[in-house]
Amino acid sequence: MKYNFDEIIDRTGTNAMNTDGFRQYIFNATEDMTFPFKDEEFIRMWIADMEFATPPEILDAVKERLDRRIMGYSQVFDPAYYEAVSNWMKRYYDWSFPKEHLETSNGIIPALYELVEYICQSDEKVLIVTPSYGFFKSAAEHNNLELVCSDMINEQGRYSIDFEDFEAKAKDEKVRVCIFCNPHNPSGRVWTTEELQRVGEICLRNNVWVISDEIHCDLLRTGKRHTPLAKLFPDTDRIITCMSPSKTFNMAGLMFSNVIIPNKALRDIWQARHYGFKNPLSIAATQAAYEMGDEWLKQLKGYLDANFACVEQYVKQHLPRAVFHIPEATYLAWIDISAYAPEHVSLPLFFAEQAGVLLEDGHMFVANGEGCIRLNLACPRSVLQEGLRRISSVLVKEVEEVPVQV
Ligand SMILES: Cc1ncc(COP(=O)(O)O)c(C/N=C2\CONC2=O)c1O
Repeated sequence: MKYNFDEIIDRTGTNAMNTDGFRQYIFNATEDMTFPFKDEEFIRMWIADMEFATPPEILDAVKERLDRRIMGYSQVFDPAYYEAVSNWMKRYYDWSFPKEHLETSNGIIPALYELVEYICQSDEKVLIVTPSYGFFKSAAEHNNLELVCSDMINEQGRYSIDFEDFEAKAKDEKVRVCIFCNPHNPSGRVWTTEELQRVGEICLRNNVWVISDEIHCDLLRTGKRHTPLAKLFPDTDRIITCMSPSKTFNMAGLMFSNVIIPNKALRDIWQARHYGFKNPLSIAATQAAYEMGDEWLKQLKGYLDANFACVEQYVKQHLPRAVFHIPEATYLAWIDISAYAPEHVSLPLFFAEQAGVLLEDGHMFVANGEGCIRLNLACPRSVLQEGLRRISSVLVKEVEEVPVQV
């Protein structure tokens, strides 16, 4: 079956954050905030969900569950669920874990909030590398814990961990947990096994638990390989792995993720305190994603590869002083436009008001992101090309309509 990623789908009236939540999320404003563009005129490149239809195989599984006609209290009881997850991990990452380690959550963000609470004492600290997905900071704040940031090294747009700084901060006896993004949002880094080995060794040596947030692990550029952090440390039970098909298959609204907790004491706390009931439609969708999502994912990856090639060519042609490298993972383009960006303005507000483009910038990624914007490329190519044209039209003069041939 050939999937149509060029299709433009109307999301208005669906309670989508993407279309209706941007005023509050990006601008901390109310619904009466006005722009020179109608809402439907915006090119939306901000929040990380996709403009592509959720795979039909997943939607069919949801419809099949609906046809059972009773939506009562539910949890994962069917062993076929673990089989689906376990087979996916084996096939894609050559990794396996015991069934009893698998818990589920109504999303990874809630899991981060809970795990940090269950792991840390009230005077302990949370370690992250920056720039960072903003909710890693929220997980510390939600639990009134101090956040410790280790700025990554940025060498002309190529990010790496400053291991000397990271280790110095991990040595702080009050640092108790590291929330580690593997692959990394927003840089798109796929960490090498050597980098992962160093992160794990430094944390475990300093009695720091690791929550490895691997939500982006399926969204790799063709040819790249993901390594679950826990796979490299089979003898420890201090690495928790968070994964979900929600990012991979555009089903974040179904709020369902997998949390692999090898430590028995922590799992007991989770089982005692975590709200265990789950949405039966989300269970059905997640199982179907892992059982039948392969072909859609393969075609999605090819389409995203082409979108990234389009951005690379466009930036070289129209924004030659910007710094952009095609990321190894995610569908997010992290672009340093400091050579062009107006100073002392909010870039998201600038692009919303001047270009009619909704995007996120470095200030939304905790720290160490100055001058950078992040573009969601999980959209039809025609939409991407219009977004690029609008962005460059407000940064440089004389931008002609250039449908980029990919
Ligand atoms: C690293 C990471 N962890 C967790 C989540 C959310 O997990 P959920 O609670 O949905 O299961 C996201 C979504 N990232 C987004 C969502 O919008 N913009 C982003 O960068 C993420 O990038």
